[in-house]
Amino acid sequence: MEELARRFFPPYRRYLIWGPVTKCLEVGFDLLTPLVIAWMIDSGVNAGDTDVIWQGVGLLAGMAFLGFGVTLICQKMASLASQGVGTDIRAALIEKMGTFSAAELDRFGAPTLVTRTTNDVNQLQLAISMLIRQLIRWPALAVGSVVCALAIDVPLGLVFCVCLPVLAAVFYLVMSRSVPFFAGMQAKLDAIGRLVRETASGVRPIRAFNREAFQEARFREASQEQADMAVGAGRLTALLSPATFLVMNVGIACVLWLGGGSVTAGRLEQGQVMALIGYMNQLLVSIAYIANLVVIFTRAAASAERVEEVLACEPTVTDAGVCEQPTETGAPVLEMERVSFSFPNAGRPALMDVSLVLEPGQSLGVIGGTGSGKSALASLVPRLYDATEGSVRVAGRDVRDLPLSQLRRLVAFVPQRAELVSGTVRDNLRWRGEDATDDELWAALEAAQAADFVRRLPEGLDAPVEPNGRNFSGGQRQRLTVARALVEPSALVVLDDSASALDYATDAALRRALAHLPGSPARLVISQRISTVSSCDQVLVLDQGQVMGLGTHDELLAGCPLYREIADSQLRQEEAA
Ligand SMILES: Nc1ncnc2c1ncn2[C@@H]1O[C@H](COP(=O)(O)OP(=O)(O)OP(=O)(O)O)[C@@H](O)[C@H]1O
Repeated sequence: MEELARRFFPPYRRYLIWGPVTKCLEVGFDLLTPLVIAWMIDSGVNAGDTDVIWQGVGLLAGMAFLGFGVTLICQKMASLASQGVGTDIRAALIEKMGTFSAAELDRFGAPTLVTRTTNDVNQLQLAISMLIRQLIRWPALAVGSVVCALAIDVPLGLVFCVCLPVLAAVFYLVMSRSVPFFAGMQAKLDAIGRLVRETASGVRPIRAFNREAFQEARFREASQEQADMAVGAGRLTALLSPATFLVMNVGIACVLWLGGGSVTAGRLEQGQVMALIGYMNQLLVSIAYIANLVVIFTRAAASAERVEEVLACEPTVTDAGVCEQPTETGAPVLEMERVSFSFPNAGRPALMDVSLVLEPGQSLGVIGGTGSGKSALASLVPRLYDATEGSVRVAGRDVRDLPLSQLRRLVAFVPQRAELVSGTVRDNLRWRGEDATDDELWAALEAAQAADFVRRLPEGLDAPVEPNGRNFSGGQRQRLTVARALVEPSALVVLDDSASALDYATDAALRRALAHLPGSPARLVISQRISTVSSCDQVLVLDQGQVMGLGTHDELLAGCPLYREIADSQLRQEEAA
């Protein structure tokens, strides 16, 4: 919490100071009210002096009016500070997430990042607003009530002095036991978010496999766990209200009993006893609000911890800076030397001791069964992850020594999952080159075999793309993501199974186009199809993260049993088809 305050409060310091100050004025008016009423009763009503009554009415109206004014000012300051800090925290979270490598994204997971950016920041905004509007008001009103009661009559004021610590003890007991529930509730919300996301994005397979009941049961279980936590916390905090009212009502009874005796003895006026009852009520209301504040701040503390965890997370892939590094002309475009890699928290390595060399303009196919490490290998090139051991070099430089912006210009990467963002086709294509002309976009679409279907769209390049590109077929999405990578020239194009949804003829046309790209970039082509990799200058065969063969198609057919096995089985499938 302190870390967030130190970082995000300074621009809003004036609201955070002047807001509570204006609130203090309001508290002053609240504390004066019972005294004015006591004066009106004792010196006006009981003495039959109507002037005093009218003066009292005027005073009360004036204080109410001024109180209204300062409340409005304080409210405005609270809104400006809480919304401002919340917006700044969200911007910082988004900026931080932008620096995360795939390892950090794996570690947190998307649903919790969404909950932290939305729900947790909302909790913090509420706490800041309460900090300004209520944190001073209610404790000041509680203490002020005790002081005013003591000023009226010391023995009766002592009843207030007993009530306060008893109430504080009740709060401490209840809140110290409910805090763990609030932290748990946020974690359970993450789990619900994850399930909603899975269900929403996987609605088709869920229906196709009749898994609705299973998904529903999981969702019900997660909701029940969250509800149990909330009920546990609610059960404890629900004790607060009756317990405080019990203490306060005993206090009021004592004031009436002792006060009645004092009035009869002529030591106190009736109006003073009424003022004391008024202060007891103010103390009660203050304590009830303080209880609410404790709940809000406890939740906010749990949220602050979750937000701070994201902001404090240092990305494992660090940028080498902004200064472009000279690359070696004539050096291999890609060189891996004894590379091993393990995903964070994974049991066994995804790649073991992989070495390869890809010369400029050449192509390297990578083939292997599912889970053999092909995507892991591809993701090391643009540094989505860093190799655990060994070195990855692009254009003669270790990838860790190249600024990320330079590396990602040298390497055009097409990930396995064809993901588009909402906007237009043009917006999606311009990721590598913001200023790319229409001619350049159409050239990239032609090479990616996507020009035909984009041309058929009524709006062409301005055709809308819905979130996740859901208004395009899987094959169309794949071709658009390939086109996106081809918009600006690069030294190396990495295609991670980017033709899996294409038919054989389109796949072949894509390969031919890639071989004739302007600038002749090298290609790292990952695929499960022999036909896709067989025409590459070299093919790397992976099995469970290990290199089983590296050579031309013919060399591997002759010398790599696994490659021959894959080739035979695919040939048989084609014949059977
Ligand atoms: N984010 C991750 N965290 C932990 N382990 C992972 C992660 N991604 C993949 N793995 C594991 O690493 C191994 C290699 O995965 P990889 O995705 O590289 O395989 P692949 O050859 O590309 O498979 P496919 O052809 O099915 O895409 C697999 O055993 C997989 O279970």
